[in-house]
This record gives sequence, C-alpha cells and structure tokens, in this order.
Amino acid sequence: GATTVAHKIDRQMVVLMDPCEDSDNFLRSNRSREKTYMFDVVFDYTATQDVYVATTKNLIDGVIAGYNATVFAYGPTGAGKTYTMLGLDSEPGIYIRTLNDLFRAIEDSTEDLDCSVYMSYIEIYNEMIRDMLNPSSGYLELREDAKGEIRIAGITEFSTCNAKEIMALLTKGNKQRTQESTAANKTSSRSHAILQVTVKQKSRVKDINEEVRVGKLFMVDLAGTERASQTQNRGKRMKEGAHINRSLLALANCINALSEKGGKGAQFVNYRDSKLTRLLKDALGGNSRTVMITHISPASSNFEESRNTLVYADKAKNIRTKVKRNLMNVSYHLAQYTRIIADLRSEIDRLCAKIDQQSQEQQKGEKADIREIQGCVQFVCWYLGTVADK
Ligand SMILES: Nc1ncnc2c1ncn2[C@@H]1O[C@H](COP(=O)(O)OP(=O)(O)OP(=O)(O)O)[C@@H](O)[C@H]1O
Repeated sequence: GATTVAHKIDRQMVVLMDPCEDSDNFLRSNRSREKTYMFDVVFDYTATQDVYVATTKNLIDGVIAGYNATVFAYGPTGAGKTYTMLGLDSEPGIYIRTLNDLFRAIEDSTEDLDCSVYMSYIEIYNEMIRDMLNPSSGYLELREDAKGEIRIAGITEFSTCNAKEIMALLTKGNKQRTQESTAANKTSSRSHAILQVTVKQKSRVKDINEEVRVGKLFMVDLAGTERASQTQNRGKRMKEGAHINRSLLALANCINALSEKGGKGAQFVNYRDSKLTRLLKDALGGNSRTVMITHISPASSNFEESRNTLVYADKAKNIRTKVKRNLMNVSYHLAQYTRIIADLRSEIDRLCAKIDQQSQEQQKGEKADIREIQGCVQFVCWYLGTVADK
C-alpha cells in the first residue's frame, strides 16, 4: 500500500513528500509537506548506463594523469547500491564499465609510457578487513606509513592490463562477499566493499628526470543503513547491522564535520572511529576527486530513511577536497648516485695520493705493503662502474 513520495523534477532536482497526513499534529501542521533537494544530477528508476556516464566516466582521464578519485554508493539497505556498482551480467555496473574504459584509454594513449595497473578488492565486515582476492589470508590490519598514508598490511595486489582478466578477478572476489537475505533485501550486502585500482606510469625513455605518475581510483559499495525495526533482524544479522550502522555513523560524522570545515561551526574531523573512515580519509577530505552516488527508495514506507539520506547527501555537497597530481621524480635518486660518484672519486684521489706517498717512501728504502690500498682502489672502481650502470 505504499505510495511514491520521491519525485525527480528535473535533471538536478528531487522533491520528497512527507506521507504523514496527520492534520491534528500541530507540530507538523504548519510545515510544508515537501522538501526540495538539488544535486549535480538526479536519476529516477528509468536510469541505466547514464548513471555511469554522468558520475564516473569523467574521472578516468584524471586517474591516468595521476590524480586520485573515489566513487562511493551510499544509502539505505535495498535501495540499489550493489546494482549500481556491480550490476548484473546483462547490465554491468560502474566497476566494470569504468575498468573497460580505463583500459581502452590506456591502450589509446599516444604517450610513450610504460603502464601497469594494480587491483585490490577488500570488504570490511564487522570492523574486520578481508581480502576478497585472497580470502585465505585471514583478517588484515591497517597501518599508517611514514607519510601518514593508510595502508592495508599484506593485501593482495594483482597486476594486469587485461580488462577480461580483471573482470574475472572481480567476479571471483565478489563471490566471497558477505551477503545475506534480510526482510529488507534478499541479497543484502553485510559489508562495505572497496575496489582499488592503481595506475602507475613512467616514461619508456630513460632520462635523468624520469617521472612516475600514480593515480588511484577507489570504488566503494557501502553496506546499507538499516533500522532494526524495518529489517526485523535478530541475532547475527542484528549484530552485523549494529557494526554497519556504527561505521556509517562514523562516516556521517565525518561528512558533518567536513561540511562545516572552514565555516562557523568548524569541527575536528574524527576519521579514527571506524576502519571505513580511516581508509576513506583522503577520499572524504583529502587528495581525491570524489563522487557520492546516493540511493533512496521512492516508497512512502521508506520515507524516514530517504529523508535522512538526502540530508547527508546535501551536506556532503559542501565538502571541498584538495586535489593534487601524484608525480614522483626519479631524478632525486639519480642525484643521489651523482653525489655517491663524486664522493668515490675524491676517495680515489685520496688513495692515489697515498700510493704516491708510499712509493716515494719505498724508494727511500722503507718497505710498505701497498697491495691492500690497490685492492681498495679496485673495489671503488668496480663500485663506480655498477652505480654508473644503474
Ligand atoms: N534500478 C534498478 N533496476 C532494477 N533492479 C534494481 C534496481 N536497483 C536495485 N534493483 C534490485 O533491487 C534489489 C536490491 O538492490 P541492491 O542489492 O543493489 O541494494 P543495496 O542498496 O545494495 O542493498 P544492501 O545495502 O542491503 O546491500 C536487487 O535485487 C537489485 O537487483
């Protein structure tokens, strides 16, 4: 008996109607029953491939140029997140469409670059990280490296430039994902899934100023927000729901704090409250072009969830990230080699002077064993040769 309460008005506008008709409730009586939300682009149930084209396709060139990008699907359970990200065999989702276009763009590139693509796929289930490309590796830990970047210790990274191979990995990995049937969704994802694709490129021509570009693309299918009353979850499902809601609350808190950053109510952004927010730190407020694809159900029975979701999506619009190109210059290492060569040259000069001095002393009749010094000189020459080869 549910009615439709969410309507797409135009390409950027959605209106949500409050289905409550309780005119005796004076708290509600003076309030408008409809609320309008504006987004970059709005879709309704007729949407297909255009979701990918409008949200993700434009990020691909940036990733190849060395920028980070993130796409994440957010919304209540059963609203269609996995359908958008993974899709069906007959109707592939964003993961597969993105990877297809990414490989095509690399192939079509006219730049003379050596390119490698690495892929990893994990799920966060009950606050534990599992490698979906190598499930037997157990639970993985998060570590912070010297630069403050978060890494997953022991994660499997497959290197491939073949779209078909990556699709096969993805399909295999996805079979490992924790999915259960709940009252709200027959195939409910009980975990957050994160697919990371790293594109690394360097010039084929060896040069003293060799440049390495690294672009990272995260594609995230979040578990759905859920109300225990609606999902009727008990026992294990309820515990999962509590973990899901906890990490999504941490995400929502980060979105809240970030959307106010720099404004009057600027707050501290606490990424440390969940593994999800620690991993998405850059995607949320750092060096990344980020797209949030928010899902709602248009049904009146889901009104509360839809309203909460739209409020968060609306806040997320205020978040500003600072994007910078990830370029590493190998000339730094070459400069180090140049310094080492200079040091070794002066060492040779010093030893040669010593040999001269010793041979003069020998000529004076004093015996000295210069074989050791010659050995040192030989070693230094050999070492210089190896360094020059590098
Ligand atoms: N636009 C759509 N067209 C056709 N079927 C859809 C669409 N969106 C979702 N579905 C179907 O609705 C069901 C629920 O969708 P899905 O599993 O993607 O939801 P979800 O948001 O990922 O849920 P959860 O958070 O519980 O994992 C699935 O059977 C899916 O195939």
